[in-house]
Amino acid sequence: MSTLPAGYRAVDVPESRRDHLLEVDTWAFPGALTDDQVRALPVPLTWERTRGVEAPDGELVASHASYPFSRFPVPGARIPVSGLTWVGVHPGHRRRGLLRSMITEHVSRSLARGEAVSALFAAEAPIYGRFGYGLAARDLRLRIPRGAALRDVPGAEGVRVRVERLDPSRHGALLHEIHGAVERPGWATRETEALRETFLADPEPLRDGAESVRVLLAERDGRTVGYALFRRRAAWEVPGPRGTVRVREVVAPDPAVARALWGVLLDLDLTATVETGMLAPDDAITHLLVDLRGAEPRTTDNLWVRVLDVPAALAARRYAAPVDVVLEVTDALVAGNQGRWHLQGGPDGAQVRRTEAAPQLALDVRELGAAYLGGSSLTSLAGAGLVRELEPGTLAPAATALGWPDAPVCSWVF
Ligand SMILES: CC(=O)SCCNC(=O)CCNC(=O)[C@H](O)C(C)(C)COP(=O)(O)OP(=O)(O)OC[C@H]1O[C@@H](n2cnc3c(N)ncnc32)[C@H](O)[C@@H]1OP(=O)(O)O
Repeated sequence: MSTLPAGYRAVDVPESRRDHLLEVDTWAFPGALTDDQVRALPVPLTWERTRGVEAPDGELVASHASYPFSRFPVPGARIPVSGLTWVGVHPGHRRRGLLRSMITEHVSRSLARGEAVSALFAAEAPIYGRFGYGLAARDLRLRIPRGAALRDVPGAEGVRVRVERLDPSRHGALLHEIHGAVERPGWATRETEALRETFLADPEPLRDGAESVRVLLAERDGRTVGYALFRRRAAWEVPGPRGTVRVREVVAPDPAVARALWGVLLDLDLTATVETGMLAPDDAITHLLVDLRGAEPRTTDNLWVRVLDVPAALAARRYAAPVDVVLEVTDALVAGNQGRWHLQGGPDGAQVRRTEAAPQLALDVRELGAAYLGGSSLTSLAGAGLVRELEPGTLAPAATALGWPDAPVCSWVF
């Protein structure tokens, strides 16, 4: 059931075709690196899940792959999620339906593996909504002036912070363990060895004038309990040094550790600004800062989520409050998701079954994806006309149940 134009062919991309894949990728994502530099970069793909499209002359002209997130955090649970990635079409073959065909294939292959949900980072925000991906998580970026005042947190003085050069062989396992212990919807961990290696690789051509990655290790009672990854970029201006601290990731299990790590990041010599990585919109730093506005907060899209199997996905997560609602779902791509679903559940679990009962809320599978991690409320989607309340009084309780106390976010781009 290929929807490819005549003569094009969907193929596996094994590791032996790595160079062909990199050729497609560098056509799709232009960059300043030389071919040799590109070839020297680590590739984090799981090759069995890497696919491509060949043009009639046999040249690889498009690619897509997925990461096997086997323990992807969703509200109250961890489930298998297919992380769509490395989507690219050679500019000479674009707008002929190659992406559409690759998405169709991604959906069917993910479903065949028992993955009820797919998630991705979008290179351009308008691409994926048409395929049923909803904006499920946002992230916050800050530009914090050096020395910005932070509120005191009892116990922060008991946290010792060491600063070291990042050494994957020494720090990797520890950082992975701390990162993986975070319970927040969307907080994907770098589950495969290839993902872990690539994340910590720090290739020189990608440093953009900054130093190599440094790590802050937060220790309490002799144990490392949190960390921050960052690099500094020096700038000398007439009034004096104006360096930037680029923060990649801050992982703190409690407020004292967060206060200790940010306290160090905000007071590095010769710097003037601290630029954060992708923070959860409700990250502790938003309350630790006395002057949040002074940190120029900006939010943008983070994860996009596609519910591939409506009953399986809805039954797999937990709900913030009891829920008992009949949803009328439309899905232009996966016929099996269409129709009425009775969702009953709460904080301990849920069940979902087909029903003929009168629908109470109507929505597209895209909006279900947007709400799935608890980050976009059904009421806000209804405010844009994307969820319709067919039976008055049913929207607010369902929105409360599908919400979640912690805003979803993924701290790294996959
Ligand atoms: C998860 C990730 O990996 S994100 C990375 C995505 N990759 C990139 O952005 C790299 C650069 N871009 C590309 O490689 C390609 O242009 C792609 C992959 C975005 C699109 O590939 P194409 O084969 O041209 O898409 P295709 O022809 O199947 O188009 C399908 C639909 O999406 C639309 N579309 C495609 N790209 C875009 C875009 N960038 N913005 C808005 N709409 C788009 C098309 O207009 C078409 O719409 P229609 O169904 O209404 O006719």
